[in-house]
Amino acid sequence: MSDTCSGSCESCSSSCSSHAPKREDFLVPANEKSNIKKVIGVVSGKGGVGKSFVTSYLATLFQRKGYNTAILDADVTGPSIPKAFGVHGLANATEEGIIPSESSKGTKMMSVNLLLNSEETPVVWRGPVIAGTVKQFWSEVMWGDVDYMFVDMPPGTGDVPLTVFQSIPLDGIVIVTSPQDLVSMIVAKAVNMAKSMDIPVIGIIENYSYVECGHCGEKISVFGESKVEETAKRFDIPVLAQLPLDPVISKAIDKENVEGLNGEWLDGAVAYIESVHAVAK
Ligand SMILES: Nc1ncnc2c1ncn2[C@@H]1O[C@H](COP(=O)(O)OP(=O)(O)OP(=O)(O)O)[C@@H](O)[C@H]1O
Repeated sequence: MSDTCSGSCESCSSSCSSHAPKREDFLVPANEKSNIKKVIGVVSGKGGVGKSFVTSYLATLFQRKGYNTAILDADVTGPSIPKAFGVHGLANATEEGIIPSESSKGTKMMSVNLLLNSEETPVVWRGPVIAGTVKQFWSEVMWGDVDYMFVDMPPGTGDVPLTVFQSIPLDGIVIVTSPQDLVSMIVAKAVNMAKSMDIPVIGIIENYSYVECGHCGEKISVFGESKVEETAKRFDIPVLAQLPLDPVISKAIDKENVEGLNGEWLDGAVAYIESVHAVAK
């Protein structure tokens, strides 16, 4: 604040800290028919690391524990959430808003694939239109009572994920990575983006960490030795899980049946998220 501050920001041109935009300035109001207790973003530095699988399975595991769960599929150009749950067809709407679709076990979801006449239509929209769509998923979808909402974020740390970070009141983010040399840089970008918006990083989940030999049980690091522990230490965040590359997972997703999986891969991550972001059921 300058010495000559009158307290009236509207008529002032100085760029003092009290004048800087705050996170709340960008947040989009939720739909009146939404009561969402916790919002967890699932982010990745690049595509194809299993972010959508982790999002779907986290929601499934929380649902199994008796929570009301939902997924906002913000990965508008690569939407894969409804298919993982075998959910197809157009979402319904009333004059008051859009009704989220629901999986067979009750996880609510909204995705661009539920609004297009054909799931094979490519989304070739530009950044601001994509970001606008995600904001509408928040403000125009009548989510009802949700304990945990997971947001499958657009991959990377560019313009669109940034807008999503700014528009939706995320309580925390989970970073999904794969084992490779670039992991430290990728995690650094995601951590710094979250930090710049005061969003806590809950932890890192490493996918494709190893393949387990079906005969002797040996764990083979197909993508090289993991550096996730030292990266996590560098940023003072926990490693929530290290998942194997397992055909059971890809088969379940191909069969559109993530809810039929029974692996314990993310049990520790679920318990941790439950403890740091507790909600009453
Ligand atoms: N641990 C795993 N073992 C076997 N297959 C996996 C595993 N994790 C993900 N997959 C498969 O890999 C493919 C890519 O995963 P997914 O769509 O979750 O990645 P993504 O990071 O969300 O990609 P994008 O950014 O392109 O949306 C999917 O077919 C999924 O079923």
